[in-house]
Amino acid sequence: MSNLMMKEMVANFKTCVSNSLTRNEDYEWNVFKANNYKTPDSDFISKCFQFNEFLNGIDRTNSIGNNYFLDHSFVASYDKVPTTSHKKFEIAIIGRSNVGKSSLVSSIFKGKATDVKISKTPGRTQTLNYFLLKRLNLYLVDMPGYGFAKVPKSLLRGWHVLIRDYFKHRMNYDKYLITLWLLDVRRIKDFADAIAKNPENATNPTLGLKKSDVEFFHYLVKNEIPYTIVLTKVDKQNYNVLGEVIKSLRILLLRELKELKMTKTVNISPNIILSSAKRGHGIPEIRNFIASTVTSSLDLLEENSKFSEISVNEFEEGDDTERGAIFGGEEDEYEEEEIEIPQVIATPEKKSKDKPTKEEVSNDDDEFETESKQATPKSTAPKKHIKISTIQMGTLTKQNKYVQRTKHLDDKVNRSDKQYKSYEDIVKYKIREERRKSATKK
Ligand SMILES: Nc1nc2c(ncn2[C@@H]2O[C@H](COP(=O)(O)OP(=O)(O)OP(=O)(O)O)[C@@H](O)[C@H]2O)c(=O)[nH]1
Ligand SMILES: [Mg+2]
Repeated sequence: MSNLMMKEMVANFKTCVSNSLTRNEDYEWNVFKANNYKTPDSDFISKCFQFNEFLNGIDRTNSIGNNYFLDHSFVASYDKVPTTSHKKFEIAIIGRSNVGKSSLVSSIFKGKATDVKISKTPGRTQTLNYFLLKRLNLYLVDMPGYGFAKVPKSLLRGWHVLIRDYFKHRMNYDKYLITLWLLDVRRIKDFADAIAKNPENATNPTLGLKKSDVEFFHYLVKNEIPYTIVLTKVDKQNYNVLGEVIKSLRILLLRELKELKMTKTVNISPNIILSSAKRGHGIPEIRNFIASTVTSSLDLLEENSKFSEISVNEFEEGDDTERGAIFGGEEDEYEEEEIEIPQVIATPEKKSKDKPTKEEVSNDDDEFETESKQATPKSTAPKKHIKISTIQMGTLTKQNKYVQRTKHLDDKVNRSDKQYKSYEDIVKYKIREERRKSATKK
């Protein structure tokens, strides 16, 4: 079989192959570990998976994205936008105060993120906090929130200017900017409930997003800033409602776009990722999303290496004429709690073992023995690890090994005939299966 034909086969059957596999064991195991071996609500997790994958096509099986997040370091806090002489990617984490920005940042990082400050009082993050992710050579920026915060109005206004200046400045480098716009899932759920009560509520402008969110959304759209929506705190919802939540969110966005009477082509169907910093839902997907966006722009990354680090002394003053408008907002009606951020790990740390030993387990949680016996399905334990290139691919079952190999082929790393053969085998198998299916249909 020629290489070209093989490539086509890969393209045609990749989706087919991967769709037919059970793909959440790796993740579930890690959440399980991250929860100190307490049983996670696996139904909920798999529902989040389905949504995240369906909505964004993000591959959550492999741990490539996760492995890029091993090393982070705090760079600096800025109360004015630094004029960047670098051309690194920046991931801007933005949303209302208290929406869970810092918590998300903290859970995206692997390893203890003691330098990220989280609080149930809105207004905790007051500066642009830059973190460097060394392996991806990018900055993650935890921003102050807009909307309501328990601080003097003048301070809040200062943040709004800071946020606006940030985007204004970064837009010059828009191909290096990834904006994660965070929304509290409860807000969208409330809107979904209102629509369920009376469908006419869908067009009621007093229902839906808070004024500050609407204004920020308009700001994103008017300035053509690409964004990905991250719904936070999904642990606060029953998973049964998530489908309605996504639908209602789309209704909300369309409604606002109609309001804006945009003539330009705008993205009405942004990625929407469901997440919970408390439970670790959606975190591998966010990591994969960031990693794949950044690594697919290798030419940009190479260019990056020519630029120096951020200089702390260089600031750009904002344009005073644009400082009038701020993102206004009312107080949130939701109660917050202090959460423990689990470390969402993709690759089990004990690489040579299939299961944690008794000692490891009892160090973490005394209840493990009984809980795990009752509630951990056999399949959640990692069975085998293989090493591909320099990337530890994590837990592999017999089946999803093929997916990893497909990935391997796509990445054109260390191809060997043996792996080719295996992949060819599965492609052939799939063709046979398809034929068999269509024959039985007839
Ligand atoms: N249940 C739950 N609570 C969360 C989650 N993420 C954050 N919180 C809580 O929400 C509150 C606000 O979290 P932060 O991460 O400080 O929010 P922020 O958006 O950074 O807030 P500011 O810095 O004030 O703008 C805290 O009490 C967190 O414990 C989550 O996924 N689930
Ligand atoms: Mg914060």
